[in-house]
Amino acid sequence: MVELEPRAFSAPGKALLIGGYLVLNPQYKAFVLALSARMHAVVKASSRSDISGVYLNVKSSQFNNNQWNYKVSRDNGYVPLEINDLTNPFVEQVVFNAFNYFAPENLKFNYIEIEIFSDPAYHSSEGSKRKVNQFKSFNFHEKDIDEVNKTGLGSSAGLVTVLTTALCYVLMNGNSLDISNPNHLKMIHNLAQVAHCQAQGKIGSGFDVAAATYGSIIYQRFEPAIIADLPVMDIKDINKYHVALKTLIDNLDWNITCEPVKLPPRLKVIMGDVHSGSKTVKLVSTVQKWYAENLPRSHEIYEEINFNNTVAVNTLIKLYHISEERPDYYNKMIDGLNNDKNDDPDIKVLAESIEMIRELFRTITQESGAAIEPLEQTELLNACLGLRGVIGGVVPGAGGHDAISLVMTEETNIKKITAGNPSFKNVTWMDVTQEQVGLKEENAEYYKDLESDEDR
Ligand SMILES: Nc1ncnc2c1ncn2[C@@H]1O[C@H](COP(=O)(O)OP(=O)(O)O)[C@@H](O)[C@H]1O
Ligand SMILES: C[C@@](O)(CCOP(=O)(O)OP(=O)(O)O)CC(=O)O
Repeated sequence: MVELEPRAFSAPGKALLIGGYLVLNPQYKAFVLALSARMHAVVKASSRSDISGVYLNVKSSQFNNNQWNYKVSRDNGYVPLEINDLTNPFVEQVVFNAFNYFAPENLKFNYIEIEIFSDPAYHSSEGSKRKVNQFKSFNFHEKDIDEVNKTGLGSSAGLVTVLTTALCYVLMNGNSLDISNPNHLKMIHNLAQVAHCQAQGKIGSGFDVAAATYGSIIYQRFEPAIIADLPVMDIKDINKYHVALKTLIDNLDWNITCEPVKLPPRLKVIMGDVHSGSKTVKLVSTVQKWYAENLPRSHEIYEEINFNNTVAVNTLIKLYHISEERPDYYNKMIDGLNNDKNDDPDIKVLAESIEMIRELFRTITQESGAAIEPLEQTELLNACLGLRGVIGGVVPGAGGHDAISLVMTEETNIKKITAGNPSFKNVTWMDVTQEQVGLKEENAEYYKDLESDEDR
């Protein structure tokens, strides 16, 4: 039995700080922050002569020992067959697309095992037990993955990205996958976007998969048609899907923007969970209906939002440059913020542009009935703006009752300054902050021997 060397990969969660809704249109740019919460996949594979075809086990022991066992064969168009009839659309679409992309005739490593891990911040910790080792720390739940409450950081995009990476490694028959190679990263990104759209049954903007792959970025989407135009799998002619997918992944210019960005130094983003959540699909369809029925005014509102989005993003970039070119001035400015002096002109421009974006989304909220910034969130965000060191805040992404994002100075201790204050009684400050890096290689050894917190 030949064994493939185990490898591990992780990909971050996201917050769409600036550009919600508009990012669905390829003409508008968005600012996406990758977060420190990550999804992980540890993969091993071996060649086994005692089984026919390919066998794949995907294990998520954190969630009531959930696991999915697939048989995959060329004769079946690489449509994965789960032997216990269990479903996980995200896993299935990754398997389907990765296998169809490589279309292996005879796979050397035909027994594949992938273990998934989710960092604690993706899910409510209620009723979970922490297991740790020297390197990692994960929550273990007694419920299945679909029964545990999510916090909305983008677990499926991270999952699809790390699973795609793990399978590319195996399907490339060994050591040649290198995630620091831009072509390999592009292959992973494109495959993951296709799988994620197919699993969701809709073509969103893809900012979440882009951030899972490339980290914090300025993002402009692909034209949805490029994925919608893929043929359906025809078992009688499986080569048709393979050829179309290969062309889409390798040869087509997706025309996307994924430009790495950083928050200016000494600033951080903190997420505040309000223990609720919103249905993105419903919000998006309500806003699209409002947009279509209110032209040309709705377009003018979008253009105004875009103007303020651009000001906010350019000011963040400008602040980064100031920090490099005039560090003393910059440090004084941040010190000023920590001492409640918000009089720097660039900070003012940043804060005002975020306020304008919120105001325009409140107009859409009122007119469309889609609760992008509902009253409770307006009150919470306004209370946050009164805190020393906080520059601005939004309900990221599609808005609603999802966790809020605040931009503040590194020194601001949000937990401490809001403790006991009734305005903040419904919010839990999450232990996540922004990160630059997207897809990352991890040490496969670091996931072993996780033990209950109490036993250590
Ligand atoms: N740790 C995990 N193991 C297996 N599947 C997972 C895991 N985390 C997420 N998923 C899959 O992703 C789905 C959640 O995706 P989604 O509803 O898009 O939420 P999110 O906003 O967090 O991405 C789950 O129903 C499950 O299919
Ligand atoms: C409206 C949107 O622009 C942003 C939605 O952002 P969220 O971060 O709310 O996304 P989910 O994790 O899928 O709920 C739609 C899109 O870009 O696809």
